[in-house]
Amino acid sequence: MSWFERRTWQNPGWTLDDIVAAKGDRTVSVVLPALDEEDTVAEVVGTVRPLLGTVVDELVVMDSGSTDATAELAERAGARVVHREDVLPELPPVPGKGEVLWRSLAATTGDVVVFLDSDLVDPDPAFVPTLLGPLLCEEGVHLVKGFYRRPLRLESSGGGRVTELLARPVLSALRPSLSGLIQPLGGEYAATRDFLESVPFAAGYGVEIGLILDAEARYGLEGLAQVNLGVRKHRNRSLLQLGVMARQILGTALARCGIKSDDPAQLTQFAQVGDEWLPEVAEVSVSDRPPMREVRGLTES
Ligand SMILES: O=c1ccn([C@@H]2O[C@H](COP(=O)(O)OP(=O)(O)O[C@H]3O[C@H](CO)[C@@H](O)[C@H](O)[C@H]3O)[C@@H](O)[C@H]2O)c(=O)[nH]1
Ligand SMILES: O=C(O)[C@H](O)COP(=O)(O)O
Repeated sequence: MSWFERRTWQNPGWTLDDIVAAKGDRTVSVVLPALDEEDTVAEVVGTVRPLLGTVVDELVVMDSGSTDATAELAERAGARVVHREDVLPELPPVPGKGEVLWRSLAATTGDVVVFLDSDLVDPDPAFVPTLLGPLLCEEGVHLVKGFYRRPLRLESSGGGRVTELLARPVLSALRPSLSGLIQPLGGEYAATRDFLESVPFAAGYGVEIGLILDAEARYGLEGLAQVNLGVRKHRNRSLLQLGVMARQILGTALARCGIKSDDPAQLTQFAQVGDEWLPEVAEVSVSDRPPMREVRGLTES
């Protein structure tokens, strides 16, 4: 039987009672990274809040420097809001999603951490318990990725452009053993704190590809699993925004596979101004944060 057959749950059937029973005395933190997500964050929080006290022990929105009403709405919906400078104040924050996921390890205590993006549209309350299924009910699993159908704007599928055009081809070239992952970049995943605190975090959008490469390096493929979450809709970004994201992801993937590239990288994109196409150079950081375990050692000594 292949890894895909052993570690993919196509029709997960765990009930909430199964999850609570399997959880035993372990604790679960749910973390939502958020940068200016006032349109969606409250609804995502609202899908997790009813699980507090049973499946979930703490629910945190990690604010990534929002200037809109994200923090206020998240708090009103029932989350604890942590601003990125509230934790590890001796280390000034750098921009990026990976930065707030990394800081969330210092802001939470769960033995297991579940990450959910906060730009989800019509989020499904089953996401968190389903992600926990393989982690709590199976031996040896440290990282569980969700997979799903991905609508693109008004189409019922076709989403996941960076996933299909960059991430999965890059894995197939550099780490083909990970080709069975359906959504390597998905923002909905669960992991053990043991694993998360033992590896570096890319500070930007490279965080997901970095984590799956590091999980395989640490535990072998058997440490990873994936589970069907149904459908996932989110705010679709422009191609130019995705270009910057893709460069960041590529930088992290290359670094984890021992191939050096510039940091910061310079990405030239082109914009049409009147009749002309003009270059715009974006500086793309591909830096990492060190394993949280090392940081704790330094800050606590
Ligand atoms: O500096 C940032 C950027 C993003 N986010 C949050 O991170 C989540 C995902 O960001 P988004 O810009 O919406 O990324 P996507 O276009 O959804 O990109 C996909 O691919 C990324 C790279 O792997 C993953 O990080 C995402 O989870 C995944 O959905 C959202 O809740 C954002 O608010 C931050 O907290 N800080
Ligand atoms: O995961 C991805 O590939 C990116 O977030 C882009 O997703 P989209 O094509 O659904 O906007």
